[in-house]
Amino acid sequence: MLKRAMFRCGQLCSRVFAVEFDLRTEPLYFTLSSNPQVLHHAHQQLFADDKKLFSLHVHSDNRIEKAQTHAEIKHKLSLTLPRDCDVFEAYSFIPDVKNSVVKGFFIRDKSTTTLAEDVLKTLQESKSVCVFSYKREGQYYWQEMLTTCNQVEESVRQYITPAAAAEHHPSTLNIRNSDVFYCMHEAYEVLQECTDIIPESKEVLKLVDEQLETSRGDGFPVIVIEGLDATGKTTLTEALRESLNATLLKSPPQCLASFRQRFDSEPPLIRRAFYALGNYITAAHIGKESLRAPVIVDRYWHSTAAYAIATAVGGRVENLPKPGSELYQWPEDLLKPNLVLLLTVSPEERLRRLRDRGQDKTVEEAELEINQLFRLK
Ligand SMILES: Nc1ncnc2c1ncn2[C@@H]1O[C@H](COP(=O)(O)OP(=O)(O)OP(=O)(O)O)[C@@H](O)[C@H]1O
Ligand SMILES: Nc1ccn([C@H]2C[C@H](O)[C@@H](COP(=O)(O)O)O2)c(=O)n1
Repeated sequence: MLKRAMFRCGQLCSRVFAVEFDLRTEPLYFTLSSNPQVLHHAHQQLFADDKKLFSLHVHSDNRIEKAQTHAEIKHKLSLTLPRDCDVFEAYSFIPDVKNSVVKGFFIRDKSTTTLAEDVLKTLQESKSVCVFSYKREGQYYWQEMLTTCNQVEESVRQYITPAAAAEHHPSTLNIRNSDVFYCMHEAYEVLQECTDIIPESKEVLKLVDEQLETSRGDGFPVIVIEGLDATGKTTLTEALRESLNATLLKSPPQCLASFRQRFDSEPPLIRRAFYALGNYITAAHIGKESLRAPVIVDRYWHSTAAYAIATAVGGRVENLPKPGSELYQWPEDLLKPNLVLLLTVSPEERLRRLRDRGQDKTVEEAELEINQLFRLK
C-alpha cells in the first residue's frame, strides 16, 4: 500500500488526467493539487453530486501485461457493471512527454447498489491496477485511493483542479511503437515478448525471418489500392491484374491468414505489431515480383496505420494527429510503392454493397458500419 502511495505522489501528482466525457467535445482535463479550487461548469457536470465516481488506471513495466490487463478490464467492466454506470475512456499523462500515457477508465455510478464499487475493489487486488474514488467537500472535490489504510489516506488526498487542454490529444503521445510501427524491429520485438503467452507469435516470427528480403532495385511499378471494405478494392485489383498483366499481392499476405483470428482477439499493441509484420512480408514479395511484372497490392501500410490511429484516438475527429504529424510518416525501412490510390464511396452506397454481399464481418468491420466517427477517422 505504501509503495502505491509513493508511486502516486511521485508520479501521478505531476500528471494531467483527461476524461473522454462527451465525444463531441474536447476531453475534460484536470490535475491534482493540495490546494482546493472551484471547478468549471463542465467539470462540475462530470463530478455531479448524485453519482459515485471512480477512476481506474493500469500500471506495469511489462507492456504486454499492461495491454492485456487493460483489455481484460474493459471487457470485465462491460460485462459486470450495473446498467446505470457510465464508463468513459480516461488517460493520465505528462503533457508533451511521449509514451507517458497510462490508459484507464472513469466510472460514474448512478445506481443505488455497491456493485460497481465491489467490482472495482476486486480489480484493485491486481498489483497493476489503481482505483481512485472522488469525494466532495463543500464546493471542492478530491481524489483518493479506493481502499486505503488510515496512515496513507492523509497523504494521498488531492484536490481536483481544472487543467488547460493539451495541444495534442493525449492518446497521440503513445501511438509510436504501440499502435503504429515505423521500423520492423519494433514490431518484431513486441511479438518476441509475446511468445510465452501467444505461441503463434513464434510461427509468425519464423515466417518473417524466412521471407524477408533486401529492398528492390528498379523494377516494374507497384500500385497499392486502399479503401474501406466494399469500396471495390477486390474488383479493381483483379481488373488491374488482368489489364496490366500484373502480379496481385495483399497485405496481410496469405501465409498469415491462419493467424489473423488469433491476433485480432489481442489488444492493439499485439494486433498492430502482427499487421505491421504482415506489411514487411508483403514488401519482400513485392521486391521479388516487381522484378518480373507490375505489382498491384490490395491494402498495405495505410490500412494498418489508419485502423490503428482511428482505434487509438478517442472521441472526435479533431483529436486525430494534425496533418503533417510525424505519426503519418511512412516507415523508414518499408518498401515504398510508386502509387497509392484510396477508393471512396458514399456511406449509403457502401452499406448497400455490404448488404448485397451479405458476408461475415470481422468485429472491426461491424464497428465501421455502426460507428460513423470511427469510419470518418
Ligand atoms: N465500381 C463499382 N460500381 C458498382 N459496384 C461495385 C464497383 N466496384 C465494386 N462493386 C461491388 O461492390 C461490392 C464490393 O466490392 P469489392 O469486393 O471489390 O470491395 P472490397 O473493397 O474488396 O471489399 P472488402 O475489403 O470487404 O473485401 C461487390 O459486390 C462489387 O461487385
Ligand atoms: N494491410 C492491413 C490490412 C488489414 N489490417 C487490419 C485492420 C483491421 O484490424 C483489420 C481489418 O481487415 P479486414 O477484416 O477488412 O480484412 O485488419 C491492417 O492492419 N493492415
